[in-house]
Amino acid sequence: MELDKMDENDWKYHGEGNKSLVVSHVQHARVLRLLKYSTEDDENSHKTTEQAFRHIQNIVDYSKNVMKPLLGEKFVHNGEAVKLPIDFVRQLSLKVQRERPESRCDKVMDTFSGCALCLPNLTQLSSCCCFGQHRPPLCIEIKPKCGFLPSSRHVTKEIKSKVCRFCMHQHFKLASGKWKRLSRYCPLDLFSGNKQRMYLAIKHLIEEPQNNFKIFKGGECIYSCKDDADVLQDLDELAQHLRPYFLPSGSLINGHQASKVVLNELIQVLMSALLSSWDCPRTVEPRKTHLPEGRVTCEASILHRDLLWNGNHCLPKDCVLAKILGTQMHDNLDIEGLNPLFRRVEQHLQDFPKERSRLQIDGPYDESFLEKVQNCPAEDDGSIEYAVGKVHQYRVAMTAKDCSIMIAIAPCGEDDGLDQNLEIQPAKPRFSYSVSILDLDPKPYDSIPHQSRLDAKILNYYLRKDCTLVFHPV
Ligand SMILES: O=P(O)(O)O[C@@H]1[C@@H](OP(=O)(O)O)[C@H](OP(=O)(O)O)[C@H](O)[C@H](OP(=O)(O)O)[C@H]1OP(=O)(O)O
Ligand SMILES: Nc1ncnc2c1ncn2[C@@H]1O[C@H](COP(=O)(O)OP(=O)(O)OP(=O)(O)O)[C@@H](O)[C@H]1O
Repeated sequence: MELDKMDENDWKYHGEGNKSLVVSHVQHARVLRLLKYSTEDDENSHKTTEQAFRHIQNIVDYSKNVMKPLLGEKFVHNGEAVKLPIDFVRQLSLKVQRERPESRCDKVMDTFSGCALCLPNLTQLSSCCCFGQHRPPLCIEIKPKCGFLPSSRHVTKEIKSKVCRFCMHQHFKLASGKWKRLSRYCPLDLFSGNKQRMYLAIKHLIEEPQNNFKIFKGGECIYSCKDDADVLQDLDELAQHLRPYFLPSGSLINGHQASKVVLNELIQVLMSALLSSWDCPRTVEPRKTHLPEGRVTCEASILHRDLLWNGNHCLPKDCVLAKILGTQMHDNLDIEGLNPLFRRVEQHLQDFPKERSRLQIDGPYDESFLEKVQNCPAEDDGSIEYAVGKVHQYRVAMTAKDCSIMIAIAPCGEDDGLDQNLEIQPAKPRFSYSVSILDLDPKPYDSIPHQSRLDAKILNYYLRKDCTLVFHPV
């Protein structure tokens, strides 16, 4: 990419979240991730070039030096901070404005600093996968959210050890108007390693994607939550898109039956990708991570108790889900247990402001930061080191609770056109996939009080409404 010859016509709108807007190159498998600012605070909140560059470099350092060692080399692409011509950024901002969903327009793209994060386009395939001539790459994005129930002794409300945060939060989101319908997805089912539970979790993601599920074909988003949230997802339309990948070309099945087969195949492939043990040789039986006893089920999940309590509950050791869950579980005190330690750090910083830098409160995110995360004392010895270690661990866990998984899948084989022969060769893998994790930004130290307030709001709302009585239709 020649930074001095940037042309907005080579880039198009790709997507956005709460903090960044992403554009993709029309020819090369690259994206630019630009910062966003709140319109309310427009005047004051934009950063100078140097501040924005530092902010983006912090994201790169954090992905590379902290999250990559925890999540695995193969899954993480840290990217590179770049400075772009300001004219290019302004033109780009005008160009993408009409593509942006209304629900995200409370923030504007940063057109002041000219800085961005340049990353590989993960919706295009990496070199490990092979594509047929005629079929564009397919990529599925899952934002799985928190996959465990807290077991910390600091938790004050029993419900927190029975119903997961995602399922409780759904009711609060519905009430606040963020979504129009409850999602039946439960992260504990996805992270269970139990095939039946995982199957239903993915099915529920497809039925009500919210911001947890997207599908890209040829780099274009073909399936996600519509801005007009009243509209139910059209699963037959989705199945039409996917049919060439999952049904033999001569297949005669049509209509709902075809949709069922296609979506079933999609779910099977996604489960394989999510459970693949990437660091183990394929011939060796992968080691398993057993999930902690008594914490593997959520009472709000619609699944039958027998299914929840019986059967296999473990994840292959190095699969992407095990890596993410292991990192999320760095939060082992829960926000309730973390709060007093956060206050200890705040008090210490008030007394000794210069300590902020030694304790790496705002970075740098280097090996020494990772060391603080990994070598935090197991017991509270009353020290500031312990408190800071737990705060850092909590922030790492927050990142892992908010990241997304990108699964690029491709039919494979000499002739990757799906023909009937493949159907009778079960030993031959029909798809290859590449799995990546994205959105690994550091969560600000200052956001911890917000986490505490949000936790209380979600909980109070759930208990007040007695949502435990609201059963999902099966
Ligand atoms: O707090 P949560 O669990 O609602 O997560 C926020 C996400 O909401 P979600 O529940 O996934 O719809 C939220 O996602 P949306 O904007 O709702 O798509 C952001 O990812 C937010 O992260 P950040 O503050 O922008 O870095 C997320 O905030 P953090 O808590 O990760 O900072
Ligand atoms: N490297 C990438 N390749 C392809 N698509 C990407 C890439 N990075 C981001 N995207 C797309 O852009 C969207 C927004 O990016 P991202 O999740 O990083 O934004 P965010 O503002 O940090 O999100 P959040 O709301 O979680 O804070 C993603 O959901 C994904 O669809």
